Amino acid sequence: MRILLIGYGKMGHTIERLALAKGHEIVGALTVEDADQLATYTADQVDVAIEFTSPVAAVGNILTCFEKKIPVVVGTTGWLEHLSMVEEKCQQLQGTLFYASNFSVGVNLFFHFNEYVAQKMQHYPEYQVQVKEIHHVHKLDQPSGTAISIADGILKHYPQKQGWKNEVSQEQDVLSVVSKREGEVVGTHIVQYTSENDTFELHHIAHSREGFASGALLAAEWLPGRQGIYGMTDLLQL
Ligand SMILES: NC(=O)C1=CN([C@@H]2O[C@H](COP(=O)(O)OP(=O)(O)OC[C@H]3O[C@@H](n4cnc5c(N)ncnc54)[C@H](OP(=O)(O)O)[C@@H]3O)[C@@H](O)[C@H]2O)C=CC1
Ligand SMILES: O=C(O)C1=N[C@H](C(=O)O)C[C@H](O)C1
Repeated sequence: MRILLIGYGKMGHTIERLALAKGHEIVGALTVEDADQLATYTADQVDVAIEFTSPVAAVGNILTCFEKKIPVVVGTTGWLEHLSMVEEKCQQLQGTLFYASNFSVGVNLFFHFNEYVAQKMQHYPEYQVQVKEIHHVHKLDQPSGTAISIADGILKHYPQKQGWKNEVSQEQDVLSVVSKREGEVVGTHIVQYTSENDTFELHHIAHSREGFASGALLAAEWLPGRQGIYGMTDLLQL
């Protein structure tokens, strides 16, 4: 497959290494300096683009891919306030987008178990639920996209919670999502239930970026030929 990497940082480099090992071709790898090159690529040259850039760059890149009819896999987080506009544009331009806040298979299983546990725990108000995430100090967005997905999964099953806040909140109708930035931590997510008597946790620790990269590649191999917006529940058996 001919892959265009939009963003050639930590994730871009990891995806390139895994893609070459699987026999794919990298037709380009764009950074801030050559961002304007994206508009020069056509669907004849690229089977799929993989976008891991920054919260401010992602939406523009997605729209350019729609205009160019290049299917795009997006891992960049921190842009979801624009999702409804992107959905409209996707329909209008007959675009193709695959988005996941986290491409690792383990985290997507975690999302599933998180909802199962929340469904049970909402009946036990003596347990206080909290989401925690720890990432490297270079991360631009807070809370992580994965933590937002986890919080949304809990809120679906907790009618007594009205929303989440990125702080330790004492408000009973608020789900606390707490962020920490530490060294080079790849990505750790915790859902904690605490009562006076005990604590239990769901804990996911990414040991490297390879899990994210291999999931993004799976999505890239699956996406060409499709139209519309997809996510990991379309790809994995959960
Ligand atoms: N969904 C998932 O599974 C995962 C998501 N992420 C998310 O992916 C994003 C990127 O992460 P990461 O690779 O660690 O970040 P890095 O900062 O290491 O890399 C970002 C890259 O994007 C480039 N870039 C920025 N703006 C543009 C633009 N307009 N056009 C082309 N390239 C651009 C940067 O260029 P330059 O080198 O010139 O600065 C850099 O090469 C983040 O939002 C992160 O949260 C990360 C891991 C997993
Ligand atoms: O910025 C990162 O590094 C990561 N970002 C994603 C997120 O915001 O959830 C996924 C992963 O945790 C790594």
